[in-house]
Amino acid sequence: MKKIKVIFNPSSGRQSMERRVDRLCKLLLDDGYLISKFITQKKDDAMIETMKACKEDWDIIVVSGGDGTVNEVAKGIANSERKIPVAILSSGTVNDFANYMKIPKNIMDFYDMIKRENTIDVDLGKVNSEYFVNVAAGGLLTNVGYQVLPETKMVLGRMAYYIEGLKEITLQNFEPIKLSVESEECSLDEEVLLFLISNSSSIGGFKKLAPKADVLDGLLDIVIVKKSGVQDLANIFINIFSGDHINHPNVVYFKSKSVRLDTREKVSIDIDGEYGGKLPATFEIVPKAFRIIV
Ligand SMILES: Nc1ncnc2c1ncn2[C@@H]1O[C@H](COP(=O)(O)OP(=O)(O)OP(=O)(O)O)[C@@H](O)[C@H]1O
Repeated sequence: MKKIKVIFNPSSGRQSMERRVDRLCKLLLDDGYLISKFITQKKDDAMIETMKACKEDWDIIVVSGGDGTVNEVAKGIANSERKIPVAILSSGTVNDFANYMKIPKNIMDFYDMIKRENTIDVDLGKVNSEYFVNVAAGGLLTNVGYQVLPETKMVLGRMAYYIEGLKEITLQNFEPIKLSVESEECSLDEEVLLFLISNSSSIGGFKKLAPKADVLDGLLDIVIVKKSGVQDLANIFINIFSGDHINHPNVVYFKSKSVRLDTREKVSIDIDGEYGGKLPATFEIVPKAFRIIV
């Protein structure tokens, strides 16, 4: 009999999610799986429960939450010796990672996916002791994730992010950061507006922000937007939807296994949409660290 630990964040995304989780649990129970449902209450609960499940004899983790909850589960797996495969039932506002991986949202399709037990090992990004499934970022636009009010998220869903993003562009007076970038492939000292160190290509609901990113390539994709005027910035922003922004002269784009970012200024890092400490920091790829069911 297979044992599945279901980790559910009730605060992620839309509230009808618990019914969907319970429907999935019933399907799996009827099929002879042993199920235990764990409901998170606060930050780090999902990570701690994941580490416990890795120590015990659970066969699969199903995580229902947004990117922040998936991040905690990935971090729990990365900090454990035994790597349990994880199935991601997305229920957040944006769900970049689950969308990028094309994981089914429909409960019957999701149940079929679990039964097939087809797994792949994807890379994780690492910065200091933190891990990221999608992206670590800083500068303009990166406050968006944790600044959207929960009420706004509930009503507007994904649109809330775009609206906040545009608000940020108009509110900020584009204060650039004096940043030093050190890696094997690229070194520069520049005034920059935004940096993204990405594992997957989908960030903040923008599917092609790091258009060549691949969670299987053992590399991080680095996107840096240099200091720009409003005109250039508008041009870059419009082209984000097609991925053509990387060809703009004010955008630096490269791949690397590791990159060091240094600055004298106080710059926060956003990790998968949550606050993740400050620069300076070294960002690295951890190849094939996260086994997911697809
Ligand atoms: N019961 C709870 N009530 C409130 N917050 C919680 C609870 N359980 C966990 N959390 C917090 O929720 C965070 C993760 O939220 P998550 O990102 O999964 O949802 P979301 O913000 O709706 O999704 P997305 O990031 O895709 O928009 C965790 O880091 C933790 O701090």
